[in-house]
Amino acid sequence: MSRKKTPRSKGASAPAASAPLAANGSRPARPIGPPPPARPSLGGGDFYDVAFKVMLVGDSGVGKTCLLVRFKDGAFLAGTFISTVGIDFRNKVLDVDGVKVKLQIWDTAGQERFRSVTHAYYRDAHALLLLYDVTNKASFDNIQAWLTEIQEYAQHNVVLMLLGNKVDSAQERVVKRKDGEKLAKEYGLPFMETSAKTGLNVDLAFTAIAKELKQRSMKAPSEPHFRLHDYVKREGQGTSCCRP
Ligand SMILES: Nc1nc2c(ncn2[C@@H]2O[C@H](COP(=O)(O)OP(=O)(O)OP(=O)(O)O)[C@@H](O)[C@H]2O)c(=O)[nH]1
Ligand SMILES: [Mg+2]
Repeated sequence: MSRKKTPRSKGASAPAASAPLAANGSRPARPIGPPPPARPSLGGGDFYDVAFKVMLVGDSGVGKTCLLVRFKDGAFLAGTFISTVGIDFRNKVLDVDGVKVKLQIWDTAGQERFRSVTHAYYRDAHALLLLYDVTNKASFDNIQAWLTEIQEYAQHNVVLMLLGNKVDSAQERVVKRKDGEKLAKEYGLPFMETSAKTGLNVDLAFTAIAKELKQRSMKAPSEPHFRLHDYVKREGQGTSCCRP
């Protein structure tokens, strides 16, 4: 896999959407105004207008791989927990207001021993989904350490969202929704509770990220401003029926 190291951006906009290289090796200019006709990806066979890299991070066992499988395939990986080794990725193309947005989603290993591998990928990420497990207090307590890591290795304007996963496990829940909300507020992050098992808010989390990235890269002047925080608050399904 070839990867291009980019210097930390100083502007307020998102990192530029990655686009296929031209025959002469140069990268086409970032699209402004209406999107060009959809084009095929390199090797993926899927058609898209803009492409972004999204990374899933968080402690081992919080459900990163399951969240990705739920989003990509609509299935749940029940049974034996197979911890991710290193890093893996899956592509999915979403239609966002008529624009084909390709998300290349990197599923990282949460285990400490793979940390140096995943550090190398942060710099290229346009968005990060940071997960904890609502049935595992340590995974919640570690969020601050993850945020420190993100601050160190990711682009300063990376789109970041906090997700409290496994809300279907109401009996085992040890992190209250309001504690997740409080932490998110403290750091100014959009926040949702999810379940890879039932699919609660999974599509929404990725769609929200895709909408934000699309807007940052190709917003037409006439288009209304998309607000990620508001969208997540408005569209997110609460779990008030099941929380302690
Ligand atoms: N009840 C419930 N279990 C889940 C959910 N998501 C994941 N799990 C379970 O939690 C375990 C860990 O899930 P993974 O997705 O493999 O965890 P991970 O974050 O990818 O872990 P690493 O690859 O080690 O970083 C598995 O046994 C899953 O079946 C969920 O939403 N609800
Ligand atoms: Mg995994």
